[in-house]
Amino acid sequence: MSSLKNRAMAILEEMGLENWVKNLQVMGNDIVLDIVSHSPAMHERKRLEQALKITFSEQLPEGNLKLNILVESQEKPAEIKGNDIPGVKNIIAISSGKGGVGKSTVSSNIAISLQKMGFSVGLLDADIYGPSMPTMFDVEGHQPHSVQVNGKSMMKPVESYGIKLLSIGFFAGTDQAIVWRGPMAAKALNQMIRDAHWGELDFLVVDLPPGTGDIHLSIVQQIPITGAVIVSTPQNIALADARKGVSMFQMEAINVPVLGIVENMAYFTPAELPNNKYYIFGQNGAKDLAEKIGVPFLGEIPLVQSIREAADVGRPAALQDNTEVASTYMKITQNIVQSLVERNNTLPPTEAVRITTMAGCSAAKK
Ligand SMILES: Nc1ncnc2c1ncn2[C@@H]1O[C@H](COP(=O)(O)OP(=O)(O)OP(=O)(O)O)[C@@H](O)[C@H]1O
Repeated sequence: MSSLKNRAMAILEEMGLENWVKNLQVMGNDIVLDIVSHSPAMHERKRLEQALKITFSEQLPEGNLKLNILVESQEKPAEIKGNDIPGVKNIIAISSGKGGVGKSTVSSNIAISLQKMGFSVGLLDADIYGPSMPTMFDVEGHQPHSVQVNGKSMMKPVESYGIKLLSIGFFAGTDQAIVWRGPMAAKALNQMIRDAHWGELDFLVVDLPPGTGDIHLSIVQQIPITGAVIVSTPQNIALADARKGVSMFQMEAINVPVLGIVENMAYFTPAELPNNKYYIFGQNGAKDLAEKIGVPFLGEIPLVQSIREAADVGRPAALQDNTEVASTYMKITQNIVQSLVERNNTLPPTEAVRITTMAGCSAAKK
């Protein structure tokens, strides 16, 4: 190191700035110094510049200081995300801004479609306002048993149609209005996630409560979500809330990839007029929103009586074989998997290939 450089460094050390130096070069008499300002405020940068110029001209008058003050990029707020759940590979959260748009129906049918593709699937009903999975999976009144795992007592999810299920409804009753505050709900959910013996799961589908308030934030922060799906009807009032839902996941402190938007109740076709489509809640609303805000459009589900009936009798419509409804859910689920693989940059390439192959999607672009 040239002596000029040594002396320059000694000055910086004396000033307590050595850790902020990004680059120090001496060329002839030129001392090139790139230094980071700890504050982006202009007056702070000016103060640092002045202090350096005065000190260098006094202590190193033969040197010609060429100063470049860098502003440290604002530190991102720390992402608040729960720890991984051992054995659970991917967690897909299904959310809607507005209530009653069919989020739980979509969740149950996506879980079934994933299972039909050959994946091992769990479904967590986190809808604290109206847990509907016990009804939709015909397991009302069931209670998870306790199992011993490595000397610890854990909840064993209830199984129905090959899906492992846990619902707040198993503990509080489905007909009971549950008015929980955020921290309480988040704590109960956390227990259902952490104290449950889910075993090995390719996918855990989480049916979130509708909305984007504090309660949702605390829930979303508890669960290490891989990607989020937003369900909306094409109606303006639902779309405005769906947009808020997308923004919630894209917040810096949450930062969960939005896998896309599903349009539910897109249109109605009466059985006696199979070629007619009636756009009861408006046309293409969710599709247009997806395009506008740059998130994938995952597909549309029409308003079909058998979907409602299937949900009510506890046998999700996607379980039917060779029906248009089942293939609609299958196509949407494939699009979700494809989007997940494309957006999840922490997914190892082998896993990306495995899940796209199993889902029957086109090859993973990884
Ligand atoms: N595509 C569809 N065709 C016909 N009925 C549907 C469809 N999707 C959902 N439904 C029915 O609409 C009602 C509301 O659906 P669901 O409970 O899934 O909505 P949600 O958004 O989860 O509601 P919540 O706000 O209570 O969580 C249910 O009766 C359901 O069976």
